[in-house]
Amino acid sequence: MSVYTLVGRDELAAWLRPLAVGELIEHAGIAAGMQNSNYFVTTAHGRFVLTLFESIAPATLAFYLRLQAHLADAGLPCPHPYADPQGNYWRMLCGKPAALLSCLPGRAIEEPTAVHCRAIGAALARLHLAAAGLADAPANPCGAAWRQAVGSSLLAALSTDEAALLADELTFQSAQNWKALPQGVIHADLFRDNVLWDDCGQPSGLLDFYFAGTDAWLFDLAVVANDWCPDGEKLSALCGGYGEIRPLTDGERVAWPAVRRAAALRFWLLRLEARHRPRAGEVVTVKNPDDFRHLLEKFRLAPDALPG
Ligand SMILES: Nc1ncnc2c1ncn2[C@@H]1O[C@H](COP(=O)(O)OP(=O)(O)O)[C@@H](O)[C@H]1O
Ligand SMILES: N[C@@H](CCOP(=O)(O)O)C(=O)O
Repeated sequence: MSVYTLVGRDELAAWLRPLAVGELIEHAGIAAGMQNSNYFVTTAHGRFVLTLFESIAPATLAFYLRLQAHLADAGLPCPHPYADPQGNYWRMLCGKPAALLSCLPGRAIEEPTAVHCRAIGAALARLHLAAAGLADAPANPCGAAWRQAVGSSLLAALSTDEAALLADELTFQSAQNWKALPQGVIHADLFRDNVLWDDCGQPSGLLDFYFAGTDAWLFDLAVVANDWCPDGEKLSALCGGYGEIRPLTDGERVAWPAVRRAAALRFWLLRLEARHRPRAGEVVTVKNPDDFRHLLEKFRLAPDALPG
C-alpha cells in the first residue's frame, strides 16, 4: 500500500462539495499502488476513487485527466474524472493536486491465461488508436532521456556486477533510434495490477495513466509483454490480439528485441530508484528490482523475436 498523504474527513467533505457527488460517508486508503496516494471514497451517491498526486506537475496532470476522460468517452474502460462547475478536473487537497474518478468494477488477475493476454493486447491497441490525435500530449516522462539520466545517477549505488550490466545496457540503448517506429500516446505502465477484469473475461478497468506520454507504441507492447507473458504462448496471444486491431510493421519486428530490453531496463531503474531513494510515506510499497534485472539479462543473452 502507498499512502503518502493522509486526508482527514472534514477536509475531504469540504473538497468534495463542488463536485456534487453526495455527502461523504467514508474513505479508506487503497492497498496497492506505488506512486500516488489513493482512497476509495463512498458518498450518498456511490463509490469513487480519490487520487492525490505526489509529484506530477499541474500541466502534465491536466493532460493525464484529459486523456482518461477522452478514452472513457471513446468507450474504453478507463476511469472518468469528475469536474467542478468551472470544468476543473483537479483541485488542491491537503497541499497536493487531487482528482476524483469513477470507481470501475472488476478485479485484477495475477495469473492471466493466453485468453486474457489476447484481450489485453486488443485493448492496448484500441487505447493507442483512440488516444492518437489528442492535442498537446507530452513526451513519455520516462523515455530514453530519463533512462540514461536515472541509470547514470544510480551506477554508484550498485554492486560492481550490477553497475557493469547497467553501464553496458545504457551504452547499447543510447545507440538505438526509434524515430521510424509508429508513435503516439502510450500508457507506459499497463501491468497486471493496473487492469481490472469482469466475470466474462473482458477488461473492465484500464487504470493508472500517470506515466503516459508520447513514445513508440511498440515500447508499450513490450512493457505489457514483460509483465504479462512469461511464455511464448501468452506472448503470441498478446501480439495476436494487438495485431488484429493495429497490425505491427516490419520495422517494429526488427526493433522488438532492443525495445523489449528498454522496457525491462525502464522498470529495473524505477524499482532501483525506489529502493535506493525511498520517499517518506504513511505506507509505501517497494517492488523487487531483481525481477527486471533478471529479465534484462535473459533478453541480452537470448533476444526473442516478435511472434506472428
Ligand atoms: N478508478 C478505479 N476504479 C477501481 N479501482 C481503482 C481505480 N483507481 C485505482 N484503483 C485501485 O487502486 C490501486 C492503485 O491505483 P494506481 O493508480 O495503480 O496507484 P498508483 O498511481 O499509486 O500506482 C489499483 O491497483 C486499483 O486496485
Ligand atoms: N508497475 C511498476 C511500477 C509502477 O507502480 P504502479 O503501482 O504505479 O503501477 C512496477 O511494477 O514496477
